[in-house]
Amino acid sequence: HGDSQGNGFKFFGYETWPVNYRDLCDGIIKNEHHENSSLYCAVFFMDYSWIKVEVLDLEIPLVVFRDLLEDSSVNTMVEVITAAELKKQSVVGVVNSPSRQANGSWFRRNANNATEAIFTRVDRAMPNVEIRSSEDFSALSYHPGGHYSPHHDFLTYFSDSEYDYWMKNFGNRYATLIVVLQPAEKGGGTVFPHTNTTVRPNKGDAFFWLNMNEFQGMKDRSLHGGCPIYEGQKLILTMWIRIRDQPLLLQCRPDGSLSLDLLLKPSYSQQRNYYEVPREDYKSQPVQSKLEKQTVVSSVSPK
Ligand SMILES: O=C(O)CCC(=O)C(=O)O
Ligand SMILES: [Fe+2]
Repeated sequence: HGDSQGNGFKFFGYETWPVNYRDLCDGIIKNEHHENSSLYCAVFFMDYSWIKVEVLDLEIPLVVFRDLLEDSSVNTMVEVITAAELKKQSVVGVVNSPSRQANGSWFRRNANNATEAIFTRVDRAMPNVEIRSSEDFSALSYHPGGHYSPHHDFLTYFSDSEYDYWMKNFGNRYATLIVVLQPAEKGGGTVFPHTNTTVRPNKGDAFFWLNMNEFQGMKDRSLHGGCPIYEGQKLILTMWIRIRDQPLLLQCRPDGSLSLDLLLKPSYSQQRNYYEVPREDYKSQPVQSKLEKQTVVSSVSPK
Protein backbone atom coordinates (compact mmCIF):
# COMPACT_ATOMS: atom_id res chain seq x y z
CA HIS A 1 0.00 0.00 0.00
CA GLY A 2 0.98 3.65 -0.20
CA ASP A 3 2.12 2.99 -3.75
CA SER A 4 2.45 6.06 -5.91
CA GLN A 5 1.70 4.42 -9.24
CA GLY A 6 -0.66 7.23 -10.21
CA ASN A 7 1.83 9.98 -9.43
CA GLY A 8 2.09 12.51 -12.17
CA PHE A 9 -0.49 10.79 -14.36
CA LYS A 10 -2.84 13.47 -15.62
CA PHE A 11 -6.02 12.54 -17.45
CA PHE A 12 -9.09 14.32 -18.76
CA GLY A 13 -11.29 14.81 -15.69
CA TYR A 14 -8.39 14.62 -13.21
CA GLU A 15 -9.89 17.52 -11.27
CA THR A 16 -13.21 15.70 -10.78
CA TRP A 17 -11.41 13.38 -8.31
CA PRO A 18 -10.77 14.46 -4.72
CA VAL A 19 -7.08 13.74 -4.01
CA ASN A 20 -7.77 11.37 -1.11
CA TYR A 21 -10.12 9.27 -3.26
CA ARG A 22 -7.46 8.96 -5.95
CA ASP A 23 -4.95 7.91 -3.29
CA LEU A 24 -7.37 5.22 -2.19
CA CYS A 25 -7.47 3.97 -5.78
CA ASP A 26 -3.69 3.83 -5.96
CA GLY A 27 -3.26 1.72 -2.83
CA ILE A 28 -4.03 -1.36 -4.89
CA ILE A 29 -1.37 -3.04 -6.98
CA LYS A 30 -2.14 -5.77 -9.48
CA ASN A 31 -1.23 -9.27 -8.32
CA GLU A 32 -0.24 -7.96 -4.92
CA HIS A 33 -3.51 -6.94 -3.35
CA HIS A 34 -6.93 -7.78 -4.65
CA GLU A 35 -8.43 -5.13 -2.45
CA ASN A 36 -8.60 -4.20 1.20
CA SER A 37 -8.96 -7.36 3.20
CA SER A 38 -12.29 -9.13 3.47
CA LEU A 39 -14.21 -9.09 6.72
CA TYR A 40 -15.17 -12.69 6.18
CA CYS A 41 -15.92 -15.25 3.53
CA ALA A 42 -18.69 -17.71 2.93
CA VAL A 43 -19.03 -20.65 0.61
CA PHE A 44 -22.26 -22.31 -0.39
CA PHE A 45 -23.31 -25.02 -2.76
CA MET A 46 -25.88 -24.06 -5.36
CA ASP A 47 -27.02 -26.07 -8.34
CA TYR A 48 -24.10 -28.49 -8.20
CA SER A 49 -21.35 -25.91 -7.88
CA TRP A 50 -19.63 -23.86 -5.22
CA ILE A 51 -20.21 -20.14 -4.89
CA LYS A 52 -17.54 -18.18 -3.00
CA VAL A 53 -18.52 -14.85 -1.46
CA GLU A 54 -16.34 -12.35 0.40
CA VAL A 55 -17.80 -9.53 2.45
CA LEU A 56 -15.92 -6.24 2.14
CA ASP A 57 -18.46 -4.00 3.84
CA LEU A 58 -21.32 -5.07 6.07
CA GLU A 59 -23.29 -1.89 5.99
CA ILE A 60 -23.65 -1.22 2.26
CA PRO A 61 -23.30 -4.30 1.98
CA LEU A 62 -20.50 -4.91 -0.54
CA VAL A 63 -19.62 -8.46 -1.51
CA VAL A 64 -17.30 -10.09 -4.05
CA PHE A 65 -18.09 -13.38 -5.77
CA ARG A 66 -14.82 -15.14 -6.57
CA ASP A 67 -14.34 -17.17 -9.75
CA LEU A 68 -18.00 -16.79 -10.54
CA LEU A 69 -17.63 -17.23 -14.28
CA GLU A 70 -15.94 -19.81 -16.41
CA ASP A 71 -13.10 -18.59 -18.61
CA SER A 72 -14.97 -19.70 -21.71
CA SER A 73 -17.95 -17.38 -21.14
CA VAL A 74 -15.66 -14.50 -20.18
CA ASN A 75 -13.50 -15.01 -23.29
CA THR A 76 -16.54 -15.16 -25.56
CA MET A 77 -17.97 -12.01 -23.98
CA VAL A 78 -14.65 -10.19 -24.49
CA GLU A 79 -14.69 -11.20 -28.17
CA VAL A 80 -18.27 -10.01 -28.56
CA ILE A 81 -17.49 -6.63 -26.98
CA THR A 82 -14.31 -6.24 -29.01
CA ALA A 83 -16.25 -6.85 -32.21
CA ALA A 84 -19.10 -4.49 -31.24
CA GLU A 85 -19.26 -0.82 -32.02
CA LEU A 86 -18.84 0.97 -28.70
CA LYS A 87 -20.12 4.44 -28.02
CA LYS A 88 -18.64 7.11 -25.81
CA GLN A 89 -20.61 6.99 -22.53
CA SER A 90 -22.42 9.97 -21.09
CA VAL A 91 -23.43 11.19 -17.63
CA VAL A 92 -26.98 12.56 -17.25
CA GLY A 93 -27.14 13.27 -20.96
CA VAL A 94 -23.69 14.89 -21.18
CA VAL A 95 -21.38 13.15 -23.64
CA ASN A 96 -17.63 13.47 -23.12
CA SER A 97 -18.11 14.60 -19.52
CA PRO A 98 -14.89 15.00 -17.53
CA SER A 99 -16.49 12.76 -14.88
CA ARG A 100 -16.77 9.76 -17.15
CA GLN A 101 -14.41 8.54 -19.85
CA ALA A 102 -15.47 5.12 -21.08
CA ASN A 103 -16.88 3.46 -24.16
CA GLY A 104 -19.70 1.03 -24.04
CA SER A 105 -22.68 -0.76 -25.43
CA TRP A 106 -25.86 -2.42 -24.13
CA PHE A 107 -26.44 -6.16 -24.35
CA ARG A 108 -29.73 -7.90 -23.70
CA ARG A 109 -29.41 -10.85 -21.36
CA ASN A 110 -30.32 -13.20 -24.21
CA ALA A 111 -28.14 -11.42 -26.80
CA ASN A 112 -25.80 -14.40 -27.21
CA ASN A 113 -24.53 -17.56 -25.47
CA ALA A 114 -22.09 -15.61 -23.34
CA THR A 115 -24.63 -13.11 -21.98
CA GLU A 116 -27.02 -15.99 -21.27
CA ALA A 117 -24.36 -18.01 -19.45
CA ILE A 118 -23.34 -14.98 -17.39
CA PHE A 119 -26.93 -14.10 -16.53
CA THR A 120 -27.69 -17.67 -15.45
CA ARG A 121 -24.59 -17.89 -13.30
CA VAL A 122 -25.35 -14.57 -11.55
CA ASP A 123 -28.91 -15.78 -10.98
CA ARG A 124 -27.57 -18.92 -9.28
CA ALA A 125 -25.21 -16.95 -7.08
CA MET A 126 -27.93 -14.59 -5.86
CA PRO A 127 -31.22 -16.50 -5.70
CA ASN A 128 -32.64 -13.85 -3.38
CA VAL A 129 -31.99 -10.98 -5.77
CA GLU A 130 -34.45 -10.61 -8.62
CA ILE A 131 -32.06 -9.92 -11.49
CA ARG A 132 -34.92 -10.05 -13.99
CA SER A 133 -35.66 -6.54 -12.72
CA SER A 134 -32.33 -5.33 -14.09
CA GLU A 135 -31.54 -3.14 -17.07
CA ASP A 136 -29.67 -4.72 -19.96
CA PHE A 137 -25.96 -5.43 -19.39
CA SER A 138 -23.88 -2.30 -19.82
CA ALA A 139 -20.56 -3.41 -21.32
CA LEU A 140 -17.85 -0.87 -20.53
CA SER A 141 -14.34 -0.49 -21.90
CA TYR A 142 -11.76 1.78 -20.31
CA HIS A 143 -8.34 2.62 -21.79
CA PRO A 144 -5.50 4.55 -20.10
CA GLY A 145 -6.94 7.83 -18.86
CA GLY A 146 -10.42 6.28 -18.69
CA HIS A 147 -12.27 6.59 -15.37
CA TYR A 148 -15.65 7.26 -13.77
CA SER A 149 -15.52 9.77 -10.90
CA PRO A 150 -17.24 8.87 -7.64
CA HIS A 151 -21.03 8.90 -7.94
CA HIS A 152 -24.18 7.14 -6.76
CA ASP A 153 -25.98 4.75 -9.10
CA PHE A 154 -29.28 5.65 -7.40
CA LEU A 155 -31.01 8.09 -9.76
CA THR A 156 -32.33 11.46 -8.69
CA TYR A 157 -35.36 12.93 -10.43
CA PHE A 158 -37.04 16.17 -9.54
CA SER A 159 -40.51 15.08 -10.64
CA ASP A 160 -42.32 11.95 -11.81
CA SER A 161 -42.62 13.46 -15.27
CA GLU A 162 -38.90 12.84 -15.79
CA TYR A 163 -39.29 9.09 -15.28
CA ASP A 164 -38.16 6.89 -18.14
CA TYR A 165 -39.31 3.36 -19.01
CA TRP A 166 -37.13 1.75 -16.34
CA MET A 167 -38.17 4.09 -13.58
CA LYS A 168 -41.87 3.75 -14.41
CA ASN A 169 -41.85 -0.02 -14.66
CA PHE A 170 -39.07 -1.17 -12.36
CA GLY A 171 -38.34 1.69 -9.95
CA ASN A 172 -34.97 3.05 -8.96
CA ARG A 173 -31.55 1.36 -8.97
CA TYR A 174 -31.67 -0.84 -5.94
CA ALA A 175 -28.36 -2.64 -6.40
CA THR A 176 -25.44 -2.93 -8.80
CA LEU A 177 -23.51 -5.98 -9.93
CA ILE A 178 -20.24 -5.61 -11.82
CA VAL A 179 -18.70 -8.55 -13.65
CA VAL A 180 -14.96 -8.26 -14.29
CA LEU A 181 -14.11 -9.51 -17.76
CA GLN A 182 -10.61 -8.08 -17.86
CA PRO A 183 -8.81 -5.99 -15.21
CA ALA A 184 -6.48 -3.23 -16.39
CA GLU A 185 -2.72 -3.79 -16.20
CA LYS A 186 -2.33 -0.87 -13.84
CA GLY A 187 -5.05 1.14 -12.07
CA GLY A 188 -8.75 0.68 -12.74
CA GLY A 189 -10.09 -0.61 -9.43
CA THR A 190 -13.49 0.44 -8.12
CA VAL A 191 -13.26 2.70 -5.10
CA PHE A 192 -15.85 3.03 -2.29
CA PRO A 193 -14.52 6.13 -0.52
CA HIS A 194 -16.85 5.98 2.50
CA THR A 195 -15.63 2.50 3.39
CA ASN A 196 -11.94 3.09 2.63
CA THR A 197 -12.13 0.23 0.16
CA THR A 198 -10.91 -0.28 -3.36
CA VAL A 199 -12.13 -3.43 -5.08
CA ARG A 200 -9.92 -4.78 -7.80
CA PRO A 201 -11.05 -8.29 -8.56
CA ASN A 202 -9.74 -10.68 -11.16
CA LYS A 203 -11.08 -11.96 -14.44
CA GLY A 204 -14.29 -13.91 -13.85
CA ASP A 205 -15.04 -12.37 -10.43
CA ALA A 206 -18.07 -10.16 -9.79
CA PHE A 207 -19.03 -7.76 -7.03
CA PHE A 208 -22.37 -6.56 -5.76
CA TRP A 209 -23.68 -3.84 -3.50
CA LEU A 210 -26.92 -2.03 -2.60
CA ASN A 211 -27.60 1.57 -3.60
CA MET A 212 -30.79 1.92 -1.53
CA ASN A 213 -31.44 2.12 2.16
CA GLU A 214 -34.35 0.39 3.88
CA PHE A 215 -36.60 3.36 3.14
CA GLN A 216 -35.78 2.97 -0.56
CA GLY A 217 -33.89 6.26 -0.53
CA MET A 218 -30.29 6.69 -1.62
CA LYS A 219 -27.66 4.99 0.50
CA ASP A 220 -24.87 7.54 0.95
CA ARG A 221 -22.31 4.87 1.70
CA SER A 222 -22.76 3.34 -1.77
CA LEU A 223 -20.71 6.19 -3.32
CA HIS A 224 -18.19 4.62 -5.70
CA GLY A 225 -16.02 5.40 -8.69
CA GLY A 226 -14.14 3.67 -11.48
CA CYS A 227 -10.48 4.47 -10.71
CA PRO A 228 -8.30 5.90 -13.50
CA ILE A 229 -6.66 3.35 -15.78
CA TYR A 230 -2.88 3.77 -16.06
CA GLU A 231 -2.07 0.83 -18.31
CA GLY A 232 -3.98 -1.80 -20.25
CA GLN A 233 -7.69 -2.09 -20.92
CA LYS A 234 -10.40 -2.73 -18.35
CA LEU A 235 -13.56 -4.50 -19.48
CA ILE A 236 -16.59 -4.90 -17.24
CA LEU A 237 -20.29 -5.64 -17.43
CA THR A 238 -22.45 -3.49 -15.19
CA MET A 239 -25.90 -4.66 -14.24
CA TRP A 240 -28.12 -2.03 -12.63
CA ILE A 241 -30.78 -3.92 -10.70
CA ARG A 242 -34.09 -2.18 -10.06
CA ILE A 243 -36.24 -2.35 -6.91
CA ARG A 244 -39.24 -4.16 -8.39
CA ASP A 245 -39.91 -7.56 -6.76
CA GLN A 246 -36.82 -7.49 -4.54
CA PRO A 247 -37.07 -9.54 -1.36
CA LEU A 248 -33.92 -8.36 0.46
CA LEU A 249 -35.16 -4.99 1.60
CA LEU A 250 -38.49 -6.36 2.81
CA GLN A 251 -36.66 -8.66 5.13
CA CYS A 252 -35.58 -5.90 7.50
CA ARG A 253 -34.88 -6.46 11.15
CA PRO A 254 -36.68 -4.30 13.71
CA ASP A 255 -33.70 -1.88 13.74
CA GLY A 256 -33.87 -1.54 9.97
CA SER A 257 -30.64 -3.45 9.31
CA LEU A 258 -30.37 -6.10 6.67
CA SER A 259 -29.68 -9.76 7.27
CA LEU A 260 -26.82 -10.89 5.07
CA ASP A 261 -27.97 -14.49 5.31
CA LEU A 262 -30.02 -14.13 2.16
CA LEU A 263 -26.83 -13.28 0.28
CA LEU A 264 -24.36 -15.50 2.07
CA LYS A 265 -26.39 -18.58 2.94
CA PRO A 266 -29.10 -18.73 0.31
CA SER A 267 -29.07 -22.51 0.15
CA TYR A 268 -30.61 -22.51 3.66
CA SER A 269 -33.51 -20.57 2.30
CA GLN A 270 -33.84 -22.12 -1.16
CA GLN A 271 -37.17 -20.59 -2.02
CA ARG A 272 -37.11 -17.02 -3.13
CA ASN A 273 -40.14 -15.99 -1.07
CA TYR A 274 -39.61 -18.02 2.06
CA TYR A 275 -39.81 -14.92 4.27
CA GLU A 276 -43.31 -14.06 3.10
CA VAL A 277 -45.23 -15.88 5.81
CA PRO A 278 -48.69 -14.34 6.15
CA ARG A 279 -49.52 -13.31 9.69
CA GLU A 280 -52.68 -15.43 9.53
CA ASP A 281 -50.54 -18.58 9.48
CA TYR A 282 -49.08 -17.70 12.84
CA LYS A 283 -52.51 -17.05 14.28
CA SER A 284 -53.89 -20.38 13.14
CA GLN A 285 -51.21 -22.26 15.12
CA PRO A 286 -52.53 -23.58 18.42
CA VAL A 287 -51.18 -21.18 21.02
CA GLN A 288 -49.72 -22.77 24.10
CA SER A 289 -50.66 -21.08 27.29
CA LYS A 290 -47.04 -20.31 28.21
CA LEU A 291 -46.54 -18.44 25.00
CA GLU A 292 -49.80 -16.60 25.12
CA LYS A 293 -48.34 -13.33 26.35
CA GLN A 294 -45.63 -13.24 23.70
CA THR A 295 -46.11 -11.19 20.61
CA VAL A 296 -44.80 -12.35 17.29
CA VAL A 297 -42.41 -9.64 16.16
CA SER A 298 -40.48 -11.52 13.52
CA SER A 299 -43.11 -11.77 10.83
CA VAL A 300 -42.84 -9.37 7.97
CA SER A 301 -46.03 -8.59 6.20
CA PRO A 302 -45.80 -8.85 2.42
CA LYS A 303 -46.04 -5.53 0.64
O1 LIG B 1 -15.82 1.19 -13.69
C1 LIG B 1 -16.11 0.98 -12.54
O2 LIG B 1 -15.34 0.36 -11.79
C2 LIG B 1 -17.38 1.49 -11.96
C3 LIG B 1 -18.49 1.55 -12.97
C4 LIG B 1 -19.71 2.17 -12.40
O3 LIG B 1 -19.69 2.80 -11.39
C5 LIG B 1 -21.00 2.01 -13.07
O4 LIG B 1 -21.03 1.42 -14.15
O5 LIG B 1 -22.02 2.45 -12.51
FE1 LIG C 1 -21.68 3.36 -10.73
